[in-house]
Amino acid sequence: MNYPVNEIFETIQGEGAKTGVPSIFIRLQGCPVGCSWCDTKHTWELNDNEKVSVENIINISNASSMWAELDEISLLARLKHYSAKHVVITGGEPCLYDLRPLTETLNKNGYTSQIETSGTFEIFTDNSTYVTVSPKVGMKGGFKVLQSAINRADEIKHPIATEQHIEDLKALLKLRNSLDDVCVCLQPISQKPRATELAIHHCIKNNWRLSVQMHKYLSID
Ligand SMILES: C[S@@+](CC[C@H](N)C(=O)[O-])C[C@H]1O[C@@H](n2cnc3c(N)ncnc32)[C@H](O)[C@@H]1O
Ligand SMILES: Nc1nc2[nH]cc(C(=O)O)c2c(=O)[nH]1
Ligand code: SF4
Ligand SMILES: [Mg+2]
Repeated sequence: MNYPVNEIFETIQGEGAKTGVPSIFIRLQGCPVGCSWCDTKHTWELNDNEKVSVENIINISNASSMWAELDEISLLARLKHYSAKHVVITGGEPCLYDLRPLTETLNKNGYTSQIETSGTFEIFTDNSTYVTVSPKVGMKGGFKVLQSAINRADEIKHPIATEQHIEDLKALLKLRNSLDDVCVCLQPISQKPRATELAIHHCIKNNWRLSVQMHKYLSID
């Protein structure tokens, strides 16, 4: 299966319950969801005239909408240049694509896999993949969060800036059969104190986890 890859880089997972885990990120190109506060808008458009060779998307320092086409075997070969054994597949919206060939290949070759998804597209991945759903409610693209995504999630990491986001999350959690086997996190959509204070307040009140995008505070990728 060929995937449009925006970048491959190694860093520390900065979000969710796996914050602090050394990880290789595979960022896929393309997303129609349209979150106004998205911090990777350069991954939204998948344009044929921006297709480049793989050397141009490895460890790049700037945000670019260029992408290279790699299948799961080529991606596996690229990972050998790194030390981390945890692979985070993100985007853009990675669940635009069938991630089973990639995640099955990774898991057969000694890597653990994680997906970062908005929950607005069906999730096709290996059963062992750790799935982080960051629900996108009421965005410009008009996509709905799928119940199947909420039920497949190992982690539900909700972006927060207003009280409405808490109500949105509580409504989505009602779709889930059980809350005993999912980690619920709140992630402020800016580093402004107000959004973070609101997140802290509701994490304490609801016994949810705080996810602050540690990498932005450390100025790392
Ligand atoms: C760039 S998205 C890509 C994966 C997928 N499209 C999604 O939204 O989950 C990766 C993560 O970054 C989060 N994110 C994007 N922009 C953000 C921002 N400005 N503040 C906080 N989190 C943000 C998303 O909620 C998601 O958890
Ligand atoms: N360090 C680091 N951690 C991350 N966790 C999720 C990310 C993403 O953009 O999907 C991300 C990212 O871009 N950098
Ligand atoms: S779904 Fe993810 S990649 Fe797409 S716009 Fe929203 S935050 Fe950005
Ligand atoms: Mg990011």
